Amino acid sequence: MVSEKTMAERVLALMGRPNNIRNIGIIAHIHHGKTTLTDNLLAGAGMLSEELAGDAMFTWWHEQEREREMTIYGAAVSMVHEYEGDDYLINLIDTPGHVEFGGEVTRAVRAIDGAVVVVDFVDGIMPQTETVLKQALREYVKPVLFINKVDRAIKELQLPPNKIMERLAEIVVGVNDLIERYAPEEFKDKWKVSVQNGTVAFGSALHNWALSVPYMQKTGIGFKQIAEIYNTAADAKEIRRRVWEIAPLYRVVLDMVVRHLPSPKEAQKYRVPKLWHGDLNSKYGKAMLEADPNGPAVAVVTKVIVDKTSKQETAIARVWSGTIRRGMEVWLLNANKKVRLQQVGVFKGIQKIQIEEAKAGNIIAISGVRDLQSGETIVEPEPDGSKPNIPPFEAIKHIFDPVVTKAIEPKDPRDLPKLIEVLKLIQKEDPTLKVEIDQESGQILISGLGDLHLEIVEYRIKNDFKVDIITSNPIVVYRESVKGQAGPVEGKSPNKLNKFYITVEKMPDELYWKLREKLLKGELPEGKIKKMNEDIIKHLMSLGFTREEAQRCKVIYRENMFFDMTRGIIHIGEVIDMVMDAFMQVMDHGPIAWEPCIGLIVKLTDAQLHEDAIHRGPGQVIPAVREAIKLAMKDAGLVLYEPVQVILVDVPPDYIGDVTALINSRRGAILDIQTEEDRALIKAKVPVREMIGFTDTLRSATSGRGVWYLVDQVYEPVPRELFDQIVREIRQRKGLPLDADIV
Ligand SMILES: Nc1nc2c(ncn2[C@@H]2O[C@H](COP(=O)(O)OP(=O)(O)OP(=O)(O)O)[C@@H](O)[C@H]2O)c(=O)[nH]1
Repeated sequence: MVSEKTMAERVLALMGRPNNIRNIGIIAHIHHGKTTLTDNLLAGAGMLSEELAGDAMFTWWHEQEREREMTIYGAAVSMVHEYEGDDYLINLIDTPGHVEFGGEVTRAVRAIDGAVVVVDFVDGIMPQTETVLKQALREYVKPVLFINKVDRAIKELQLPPNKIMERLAEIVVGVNDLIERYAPEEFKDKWKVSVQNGTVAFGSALHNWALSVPYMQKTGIGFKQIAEIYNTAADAKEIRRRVWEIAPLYRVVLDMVVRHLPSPKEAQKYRVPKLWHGDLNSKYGKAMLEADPNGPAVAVVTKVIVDKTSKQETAIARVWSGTIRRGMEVWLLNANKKVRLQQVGVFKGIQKIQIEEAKAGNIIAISGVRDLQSGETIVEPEPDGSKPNIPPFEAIKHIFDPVVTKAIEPKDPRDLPKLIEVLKLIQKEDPTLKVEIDQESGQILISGLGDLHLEIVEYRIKNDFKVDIITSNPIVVYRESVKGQAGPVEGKSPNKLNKFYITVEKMPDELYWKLREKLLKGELPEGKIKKMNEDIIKHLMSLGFTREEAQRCKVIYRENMFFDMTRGIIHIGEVIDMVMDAFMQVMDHGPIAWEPCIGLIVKLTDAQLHEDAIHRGPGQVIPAVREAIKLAMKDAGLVLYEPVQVILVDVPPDYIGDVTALINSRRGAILDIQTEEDRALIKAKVPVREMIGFTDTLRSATSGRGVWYLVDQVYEPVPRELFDQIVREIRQRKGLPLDADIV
């Protein structure tokens, strides 16, 4: 009906109609067909030529993605879809399926309100289906389901229709189990998917068709006609042409998106209170709840893309309220600076078009601004130009910590500045990657979620940014903790004029998991608690602390807590900040081998301070407190934890024996084995130390037919017989004394 208008005009017109916008993502286990689906949706919505879809893989930006056949870097695309006589703007953020890139998924879900969960008909629900759906639900993203690759049921497996229906029903039940488990309480029922109400569609992204109950009812087209085409068509090309005429994928899937996924106006009402902890009655709170284009502008950056040739940075951001205009000055709340937005764009298909302004509810591309980080909150200044006094959006949390580190250096030392610049850029795109300079050795250390993650980073440095590098073997990151409790232990300052008394205890497991969850959700702050408030006290009390203890909590750092339990000590206020610094230093570098600590409760119970401030400076206080914490930890019984990955290995059943042997040889344990006709799913637990190179070994042990996925990551104590060896290795590497009890 509006075809005379150009696509760009249609996109621009829709940007001002938040009820007609859908910000969505496609989430799925690796290789379940997201990219193929995205291409076909784009093609259907007239953004790509139909011929290319499925082959061109337009969302594959990076060469190595093609090489590895995985989508690593999510891209943003937009399309226009007509539904019941009206236009809708669909902004789609592609998300990677491989869990080593889980950080990408987490960031992408922040920008979207709804998700199409893609499940492979044959594979069924796989580990990443669960991980990504969990992440989406945690951020209040509503799901609908698309069951893909149904063509295989018809052609390859030749299943009769009743078997196909049974299998579809099984997948729906499985997805609903996950929704029951992970959806927020108030949406557990409302968000269940159902074939009857049209929140489930199924089809073939490869052949470009889909069906849903509403579509079947509206058109009278059913599974019979589709099966008929498969049975009579000469080749895949003919199948595509004929199914396109009766049940084009984009129409069925995008109808489902428009009909069942929320507009920004609807979604922001319940998402803003969860993702932003400011005052909902302030002008910012009100404007965001309503996605009000006339309120103050607030936007959140969910991704930064760096062009490898021009090195220009483009930030993808979601506008939550107000109107972002080209050339406007804004505050970056985390970076704490004011910048001018040089260029603002939106997507038309995969192309960026420059625009003058974007209203609340839209996804935009900002270029020409340095220092924009993923997670940054952008706010319009107060009328007098000052920084608005509102909290930033909650930091974007990642479920897995980096556990593998490599030292990296340029082949040619003159490339060092270039390497540092490149690492900064890559880290901007991928904040799950950690880059540090080792204080002692001066080495550059990069840490990631596994050796595959780091391999991809190395590939980008060499091929995209053309810096030749040398890297060390991967090093595993351990954690230090204690078995029991100890103290008060005395720590004396070097001048012997100040004394601090410290107790240390292991955090009970239940408390640890609850604390971790609260940190992930952003309900408790990380770092020094600058201003204690009722909200923090309430959350601490729900962890089991008394009101008084809660009020005395000073720092929550790396999943450890510090409390000041002293009473009436004169001058304590002048040194407490240094005491907190000392606590954080030990949590960064524990006494066993300078690895980070977890799960500790550290309390300052008493102190004797010299009355003259000259004698109680940082040089006196910090070493005294550090020593007291380390000695107390030693008395409480030191424990070294190693990261352990729970993995799922997918192999033909003939290889169960080989894989079991492989896992046993790597200090692993088999947790579960499920066999189906032509595959076995082996769930196992393997220390990360033994996972290095696992992919290649698995491949050769299974003639290339085995793959594995990361399901979970936990820490477990290193076995007694390995403790000395591992501690020695780490200390040697770090140049620490080998024979000392503690370092
Ligand atoms: N038979 C069949 N194969 C499909 C279908 N959809 C996708 N595929 C194939 O499945 C493989 C993975 O498809 P992709 O679209 O790359 O999957 P993806 O989920 O984007 O994969 P990653 O980006 O690697 O996570 C490719 O070989 C596709 O050709 C389908 O409907 N039927």
